[in-house]
Amino acid sequence: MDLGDFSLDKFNSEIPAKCISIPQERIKSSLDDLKSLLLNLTKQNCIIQSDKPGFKNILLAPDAEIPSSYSIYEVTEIKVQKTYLNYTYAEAMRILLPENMTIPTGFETIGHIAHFNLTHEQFPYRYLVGKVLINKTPNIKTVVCKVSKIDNVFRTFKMEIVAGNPDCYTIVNEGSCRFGFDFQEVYWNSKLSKERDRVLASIDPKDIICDAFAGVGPFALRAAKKGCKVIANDLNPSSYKYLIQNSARNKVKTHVAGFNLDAREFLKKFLQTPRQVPPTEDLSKIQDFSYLPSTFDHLYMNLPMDAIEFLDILRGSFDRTIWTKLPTVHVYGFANESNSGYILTDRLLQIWGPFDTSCIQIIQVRDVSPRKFMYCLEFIVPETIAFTDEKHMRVELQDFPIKKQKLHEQE
Ligand SMILES: C[S@@+](CC[C@H](N)C(=O)[O-])C[C@H]1O[C@@H](n2cnc3c(N)ncnc32)[C@H](O)[C@@H]1O
Repeated sequence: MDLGDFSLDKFNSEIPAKCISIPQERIKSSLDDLKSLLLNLTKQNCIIQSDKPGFKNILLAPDAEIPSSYSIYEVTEIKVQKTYLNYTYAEAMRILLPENMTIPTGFETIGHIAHFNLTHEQFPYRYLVGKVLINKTPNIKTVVCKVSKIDNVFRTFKMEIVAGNPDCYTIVNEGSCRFGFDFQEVYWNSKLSKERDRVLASIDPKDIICDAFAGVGPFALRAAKKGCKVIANDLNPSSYKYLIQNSARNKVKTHVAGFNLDAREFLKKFLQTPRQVPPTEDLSKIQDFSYLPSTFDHLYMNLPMDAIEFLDILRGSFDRTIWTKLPTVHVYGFANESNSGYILTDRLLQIWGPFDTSCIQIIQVRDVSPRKFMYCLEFIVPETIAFTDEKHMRVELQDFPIKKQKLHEQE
């Protein structure tokens, strides 16, 4: 086993143990009964062969107090060879890393890939971390480390493959869908799956969904799987490619129209293009906005960095004769403190001008870091904003100087 500069010798030791001989058919229940007394090895390694036919040995800690119900079985004191194979990932790392260093354990799993975000102090040990994790975790085949912050429009980051198979094309299960994508090319965050569950629970299978920042489709395609018709868009050509592939993979192709546009252009075209009647049934065939359904029920906008900035496009863009029911918006944003989602509402007031903000529900989704929180603002587009023919309510955008607040730091 290759551990780079580190020798496996340091893992080899002889440790004392009690060895109890148990009939083979009782091994499983005995392992449960004696769980707290087992020798400090993996459970599997605590069972060894016995010379006695029909028996197996269970290894217990040298000071184990064997319960009286087990006094009928033979117990001997032995020495056991402990090797690298008997160590867990954390135990092995404790031996390999400097004494005071925190063992990197908080990795994210994306299919067969483990993604570490190591501290400056841990970073020089990344190859070692990767090799040991692959040795010890059967489903992990590739280990990557983040080497730059998320600093581009596609919300991807530079990563180094530190161990294992260099192929970063992976498959992730979420809900009843499977998503395939190259983790180096697109955004993916499994930590948002619960949030997607929450929003999906609020939508009806008959609803039409518009996902303006769809990525490879975790929300859009799960909605399609529920029976919804979905219009999904992403600016990243790779995300768009996997979105289309994944709609076929999940057998929801006819329910999904995909676009590869800037969200502003996408929303503008959706809202302004006159429609052919009737709209095309098989959405996968649609490349022209004029064949799309003319309204949607939910607008999902998961680009917390600045999705709110795209909402100006909604102001005065709805045709009253078409939109008999205005859509619910689910828009994400970051703020610097806990319970500070109202900052995002303030920003919307700057963008739209005065409107009754009591329609907005603010949900704190998760803490991204100690000083960065993700929020979801949910509301039905107010009539006074949607329809510009409400002249008495209408306030020109330029009347409200837009001052873009620094709502968050870079990830
Ligand atoms: C935070 S990710 C969310 C993706 C997806 N909803 C998910 O949860 O996995 C934001 C997505 O918005 C896309 N994006 C960024 N700027 C965009 C823009 N101006 N128009 C459309 N999509 C954009 C990125 O490529 C990325 O896939």
